[in-house]
Amino acid sequence: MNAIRIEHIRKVFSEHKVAVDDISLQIEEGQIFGFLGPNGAGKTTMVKLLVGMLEPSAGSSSVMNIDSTKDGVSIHAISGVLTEHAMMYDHLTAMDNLVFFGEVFGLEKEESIARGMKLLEELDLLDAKDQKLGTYSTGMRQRLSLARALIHKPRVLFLDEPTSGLDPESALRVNQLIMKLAKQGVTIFLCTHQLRYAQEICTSYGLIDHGKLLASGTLEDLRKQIYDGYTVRMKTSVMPIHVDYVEVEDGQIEFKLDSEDRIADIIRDIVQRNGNITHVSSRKMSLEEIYFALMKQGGMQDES
Ligand SMILES: Nc1ncnc2c1ncn2[C@@H]1O[C@H](COP(=O)(O)OP(=O)(O)OP(=O)(O)O)[C@@H](O)[C@H]1O
Repeated sequence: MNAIRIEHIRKVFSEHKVAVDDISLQIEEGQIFGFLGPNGAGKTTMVKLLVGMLEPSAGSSSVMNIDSTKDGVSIHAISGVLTEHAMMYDHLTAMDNLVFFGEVFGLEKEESIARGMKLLEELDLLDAKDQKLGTYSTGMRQRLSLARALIHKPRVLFLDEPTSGLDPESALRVNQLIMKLAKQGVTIFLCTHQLRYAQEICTSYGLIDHGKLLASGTLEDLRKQIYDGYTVRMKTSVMPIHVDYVEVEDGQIEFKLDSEDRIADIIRDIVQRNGNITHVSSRKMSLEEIYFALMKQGGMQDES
């Protein structure tokens, strides 16, 4: 089932400011969907449209089959939203904050405490549960914001840079929790600029720039749009023939091949010509490379 459906949605703030420009997307339940794009691309605007905080100028969207514009209260009840500026109370303890927000979502106090304990444990905040939020470090506060967003067991979670500012250990805990939630069927809509991070954790992607969706799908789908072959890196004393190589750092060369099968022939040929090979590796295009290629294509289309 599709957890999120977006149909030709558009958001125009003023004559010259089209923040979201005719985007259509479907995201299946249990996906970790990485919504990627530079500053000002339209990511936050899209989240606000989905959770009913903004009215679209055209088109429509739904979350778990609930129309974003018609039933904001129901959307709110099944969604967790983690933004940079999550609202919480500094004078309350971490647990009291969670209980307060649990009650906002209609949870009994005991239920909020039980659920809060579990989330605080998963996010390594149990020892600080009775500490006032005002004494929390930035990283602790960010993890508590995630616990707050999860207190009512949302079916869809909207996250904005969930690990920025976290130390590696805390980031790992957050990522483990995100992946566990997705396995349980929670759909994660994750906005980020961190492409290596996105490639580690996301199962599908949407790339947005200037309000336009440049591409969407799995990493394999995106590769097919740009280049689905291999980039081979080699350090050799004799250069290969019949391949277009470029010199890269550390005296190495790089070239592209449609199939890995050709690598053995190339090595054989170099060895027969008395070449000495000290390094060979091959890889497919990374999300980062695809992203920059798509951004470049999008930019060229804008110029023409
Ligand atoms: N309320 C508003 N009124 C006018 N323009 C707005 C409003 N909200 C957003 N914008 C503009 O819409 C565009 C998209 O903004 P948005 O916040 O959605 O981008 P973003 O991709 O989330 O960026 P970032 O990565 O920096 O958070 C920007 O040019 C922004 O200035």
